[in-house]
Amino acid sequence: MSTWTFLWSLIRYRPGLYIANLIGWTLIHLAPILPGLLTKAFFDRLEGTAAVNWSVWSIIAMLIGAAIARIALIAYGFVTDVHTRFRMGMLLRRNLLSHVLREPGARAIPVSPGEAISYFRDDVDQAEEAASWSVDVFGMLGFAVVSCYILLRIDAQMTLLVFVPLILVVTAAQLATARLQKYRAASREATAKVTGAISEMFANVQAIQVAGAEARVIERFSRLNERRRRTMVKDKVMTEALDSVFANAVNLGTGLILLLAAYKMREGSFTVGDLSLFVYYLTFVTQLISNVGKFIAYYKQLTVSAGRLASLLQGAPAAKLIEPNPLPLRENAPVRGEEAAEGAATVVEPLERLEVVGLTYVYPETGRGIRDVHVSLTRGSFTVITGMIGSGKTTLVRTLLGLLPRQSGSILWNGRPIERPGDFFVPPRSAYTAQIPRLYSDKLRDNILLGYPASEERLMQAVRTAVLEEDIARLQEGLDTIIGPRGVKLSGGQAQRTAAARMLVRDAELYVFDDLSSALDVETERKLWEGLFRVRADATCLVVSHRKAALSRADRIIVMRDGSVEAQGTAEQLLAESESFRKLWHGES
Ligand SMILES: Nc1ncnc2c1ncn2[C@@H]1O[C@H](COP(=O)(O)OP(=O)(O)OP(=O)(O)O)[C@@H](O)[C@H]1O
Repeated sequence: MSTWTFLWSLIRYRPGLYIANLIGWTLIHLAPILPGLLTKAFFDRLEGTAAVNWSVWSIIAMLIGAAIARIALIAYGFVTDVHTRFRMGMLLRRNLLSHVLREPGARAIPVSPGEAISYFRDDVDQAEEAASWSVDVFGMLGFAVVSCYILLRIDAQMTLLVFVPLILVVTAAQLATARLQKYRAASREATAKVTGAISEMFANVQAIQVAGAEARVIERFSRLNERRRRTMVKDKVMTEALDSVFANAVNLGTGLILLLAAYKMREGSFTVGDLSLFVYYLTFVTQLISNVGKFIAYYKQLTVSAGRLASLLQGAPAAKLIEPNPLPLRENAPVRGEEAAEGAATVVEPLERLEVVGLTYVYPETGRGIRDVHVSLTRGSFTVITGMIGSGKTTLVRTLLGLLPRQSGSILWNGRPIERPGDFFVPPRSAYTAQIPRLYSDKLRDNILLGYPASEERLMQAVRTAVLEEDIARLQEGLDTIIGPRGVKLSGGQAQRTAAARMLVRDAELYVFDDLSSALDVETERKLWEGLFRVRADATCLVVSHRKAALSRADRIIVMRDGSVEAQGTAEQLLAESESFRKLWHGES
């Protein structure tokens, strides 16, 4: 999509508001013409050469009136500008967010969260800025045409002698801003690297210390800072130089006008009023050139920003970004037909049988993943997925739950195919504990509930089943303990059991645990499975594990190897039939 189409679609999103804004800013830019003419009339009146017969006081009153009118116009312009640009920005953010929320959870954004935030914030701002500046162009050009006409009529020679060199100087300076953009981008990037390094250092103090890597980390940090210093100096020197050209252009222009005017006034062909008009318009003409330049720069930056925003869509058409949609996400989520039936998890058809047929997902980056996997679970069964490291266990679970976009195969819930597993496999149909728990800097209680309206009794039951009760008793504030950023105040096992409690507090037909045992001792894991079966006798469980505590309890074990199912059966059958399984089983002991 071209930058122009992108900008035009943004403009057309709220045409009424845009036109109101356009009218406001055109009038604001045209408004200085009037005080210029009044100032001329004032001095001409004092000199006695005025063409009109207004008194000095009435001219002063008109000047005050013009100033008040311009203030009122500017106030109006800011209101319309804020309304227009924020709506455009919110449309972009809304469409982006809506797309990200509909992407499979494990691949929702193609960049780091920090970068995604900067796209949402800075690139959307850039688009707003370009759209907002587009309204100024008309008013500024209008002012240029009218003021040139007036000045040319007063004194064509002087107009050309003053304004042509001025326009050339300012335009040349403006062209240099292309270089400024380059330096600005480089300095921003260098700053982002320094900030990133600081946040990495703070997050990994322990890892740096145990690896004895302080000196190297500091040396790398110094290098990043040195690069930042160099790019910043270039950026600042360029910015200051250009600013001084713009500031001095007005002074130079005034000097030129004074020199020429003195000569012409002696001849009697130029009045004091003419002089005041030339000086008055000079400032606006200089501003105008630099503002048109600014708009061109914003327009160029918009090309980059639109490209970055489109990259967040991961291949979906860029037109999605500017699709006209009502701004609130919740009320207008596209829920239709089959999607609505699948997505609305209020009426749950009890799980009798879950089938996975020919499921395939291969990571484009590595060519690894799962291929043609067939699995079947029945109500109340306990199925364990096992296999060597990297054999595809997590990928299978994530593709089944719609956290990764399957490339082929189908998933059937009681024989009915599920089109959008990401929307379907949510509580109360299914609940999931990921291999690496995601916790927040909040109370332990809130980390478990995540806003779910469970009773205290239900919460305590989930805590007990997740074998977290004793740990909570040892915490000073119990369930109300704040667990620090990413749950740093908890041990690995506590964090995993907190995630398990988060899952268990929710009603679900299907519970999916991804390698819960990696941070649990054998005894705690045994207690967890026992507790789960005590409170949820008919729960269907799909568990990734290579622990005997899980394997010996399994109704069916699925052995994965290189992304495919190598063998399936009970522990007894597999011990007799599968060499890989025997290795896994004995490997543990
Ligand atoms: N985000 C990713 N991008 C690219 N390749 C990946 C990604 N995640 C996993 N893989 C690859 O896919 C394969 C299967 O990984 P997966 O995490 O499913 O294995 P696993 O059996 O769950 O391993 P583990 O026991 O270590 O958790 C591995 O070879 C891995 O290198």
